[in-house]
Amino acid sequence: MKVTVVGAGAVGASCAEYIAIKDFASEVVLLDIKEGFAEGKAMDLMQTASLNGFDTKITGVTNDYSKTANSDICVITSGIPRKPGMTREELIGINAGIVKSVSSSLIQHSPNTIIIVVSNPMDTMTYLVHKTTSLPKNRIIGMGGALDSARFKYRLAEALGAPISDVDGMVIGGHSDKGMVPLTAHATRNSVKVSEFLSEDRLNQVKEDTKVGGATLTKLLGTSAWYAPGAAVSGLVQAIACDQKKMFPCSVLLEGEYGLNDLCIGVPVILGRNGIEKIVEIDLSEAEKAHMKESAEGVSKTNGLLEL
Ligand SMILES: NC(=O)c1ccc[n+]([C@@H]2O[C@H](COP(=O)([O-])OP(=O)(O)OC[C@H]3O[C@@H](n4cnc5c(N)ncnc54)[C@H](O)[C@@H]3O)[C@@H](O)[C@H]2O)c1
Ligand SMILES: O=C(O)C[C@H](O)C(=O)O
Repeated sequence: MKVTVVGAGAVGASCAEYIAIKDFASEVVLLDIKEGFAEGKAMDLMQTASLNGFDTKITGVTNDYSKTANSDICVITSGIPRKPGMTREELIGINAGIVKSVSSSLIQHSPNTIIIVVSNPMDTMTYLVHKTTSLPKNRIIGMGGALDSARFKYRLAEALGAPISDVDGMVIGGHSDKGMVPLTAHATRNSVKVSEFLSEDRLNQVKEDTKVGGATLTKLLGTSAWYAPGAAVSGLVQAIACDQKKMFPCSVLLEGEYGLNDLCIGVPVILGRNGIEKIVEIDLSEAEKAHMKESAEGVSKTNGLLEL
């Protein structure tokens, strides 16, 4: 199993590290445009192999796509992160050009690959990869919901005073401060609805804290987060590589599902060796449907800024 990660920055390196530590891939290629940067990150990570006990071979290359040839999975993290006070959507001007050229280069060398898009604004960048590569929809996956759901579970556990392992929950919708749809009515503690333990006000607070999860970290760190994003990507890569048939909310091209068309947005999917093996349609309340519709309108508006 060969995995390429484009962008050896904070998220790309963290993702490579988690993939290596989980030890399911034979090879990870890190590629960056900055001379020597990916080579340095790869060497540093390889020097953790004996300490962390993995056999995955990590190599780094400066913009040489021939070294990514025949990758089973490619992850795109190249692009700029936001600074405090910015929205993810403001990154489109720089990141669209980067994601377009990177995705074209990747499929020239790995025509059968599955692409995971991380660069922001992620839902729009995922849509752009569809338009650029014309790969089948099962092979283009945007990562946002897996991370947002992890943050939702963190906030739920905090509110419940419970261990995170007691909690289950999911966030669908757009990966944006306003567009996320945390499914509070579906969230559980050991299969008991969390609404049995938390007031409506407290649940609304959890919801709002989840939606601004990325912005909160960006304010604290001065740039956006990388540990949980890297771990979330590695979870998706592992589900595909190991044909796990696990369910994650991912940004995928919708063609009528959830009443939506011609956009990529977060919905639950089953991930296996073929990438997206199924889009799962769940019953949403009227409020959740309305929130999802509003979220989709936001994503479509950002898509409208793309020069296609
Ligand atoms: N979808 C998500 O959930 C999620 C989570 C975290 C970050 N992100 C996004 O991921 C992106 C990366 O964030 P980061 O914190 O790792 O940023 P970073 O600045 O640390 O790393 C980005 C890397 O991309 C490289 N790069 C730029 N142009 C390139 C090109 N054309 N080819 C190859 N490499 C190129 C840069 O040299 C840099 O090393 C940002 O757009 C950020 O908003 C998304
Ligand atoms: O918040 C960001 O800009 C980065 C990422 O999308 C995140 O949610 O951490």
